[in-house]
Amino acid sequence: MHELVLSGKFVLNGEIVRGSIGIDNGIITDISKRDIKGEETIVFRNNEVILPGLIDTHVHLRDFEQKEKETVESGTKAAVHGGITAVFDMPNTKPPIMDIKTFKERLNILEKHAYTDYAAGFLLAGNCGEASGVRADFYKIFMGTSTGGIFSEDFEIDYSCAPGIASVHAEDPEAINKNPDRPPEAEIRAINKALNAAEKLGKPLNICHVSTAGGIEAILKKNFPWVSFEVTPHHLFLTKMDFEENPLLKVYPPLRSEEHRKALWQSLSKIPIIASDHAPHTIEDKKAGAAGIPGLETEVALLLDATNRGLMTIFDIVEKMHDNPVRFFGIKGRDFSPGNEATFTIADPRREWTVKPEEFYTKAKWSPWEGKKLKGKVVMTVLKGRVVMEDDEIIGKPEGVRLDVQGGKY
Ligand SMILES: NC(=O)N[C@@H](CC(=O)O)C(=O)O
Ligand SMILES: [Zn+2]
Ligand SMILES: [Zn+2]
Repeated sequence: MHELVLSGKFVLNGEIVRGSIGIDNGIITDISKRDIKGEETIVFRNNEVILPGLIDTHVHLRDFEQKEKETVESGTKAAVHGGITAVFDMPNTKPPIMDIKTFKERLNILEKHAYTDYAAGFLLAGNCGEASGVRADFYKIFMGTSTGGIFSEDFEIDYSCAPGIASVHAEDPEAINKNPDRPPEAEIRAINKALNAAEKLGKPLNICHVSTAGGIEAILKKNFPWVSFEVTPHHLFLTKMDFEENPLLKVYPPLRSEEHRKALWQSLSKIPIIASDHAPHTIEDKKAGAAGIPGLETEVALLLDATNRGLMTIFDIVEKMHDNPVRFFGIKGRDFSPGNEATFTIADPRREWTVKPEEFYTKAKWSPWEGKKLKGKVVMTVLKGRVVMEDDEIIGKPEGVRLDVQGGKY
């Protein structure tokens, strides 16, 4: 008799099967197409599909001196509300996480306040000595400035000294200085520079928020197994016309033309990771020109909505927000198989709802999709056998733990 059984449809080896998942002490102990007995059984009878716990590899939780923008608590509550079970905590905080003392302080806050599991980031910008003194889960490098204004004077030195996987913001500083609108060339130049360094160094590299046709083409042409990349929902679903209508949609890299947006969709099958780049700011800061868009509480729903429009499948969501992050970053214990953590995102691809930012948990209570009707919603989030979110209610405690990120297999 298992402690808990989830009964319903779930994705297994690329197909949707109906069955039961047996859970004991937060661990998957049985996956069966038959009914199995549990002290407690949660039955999903309708359109719900149980997905392996989705992971967002690019999230800005702010906190520290920017609690008005977001805190680890508010941001990870937003994450579980949106069906995200683990976040990669970006280090361009205030103060930035680029020394051993600040990194340790960050781990304390995450340990105390995170409702999701988390990977801890470290900011690399000419501080290789400090970086060698921490074992972060990933190392963030800004080739050009973004929020926080810190960037790498020498990308190749920082990338070469990263003690683990480097995630890079690829916009070229000279191109930005020449044209602060950050045209596609600023990204494409930076991506080519990053790829040349990757070819030379052969070290794992994740290229963040790729937004241009040329950027994706350059990466796919090199096709290095040790290079992965992310695309965000805002670059998949919005264009610079949306920004022209709504200045709040200022983001780095900027929203692009319809031609670039279409190019991302044409390469969808080759996009390894979809990540939100959840970048919360107060409305005042946004009005003062801060760049960044909140995305934790809309990203999975937007993708589910897209499955209803034949743009992608629910298997794409699992592949780009679970399988590939687990494989590329080498996250242990998150596979959907017995012996691994019982962490799940339960989605209802048919649930219709309207985006109401006032109901969000993020402090950034605004959204590009405000008022939009979406078909598809996350209805429950389970972390290690515990229901942490159900029907928009956060019912868990901040029991997230640090992911076991060991660097992946390429
Ligand atoms: N994307 C953004 O426009 N802003 C991000 C930083 C970043 O990811 O570049 C932020 O931290 O606000
Ligand atoms: Zn960035
Ligand atoms: Zn970011």
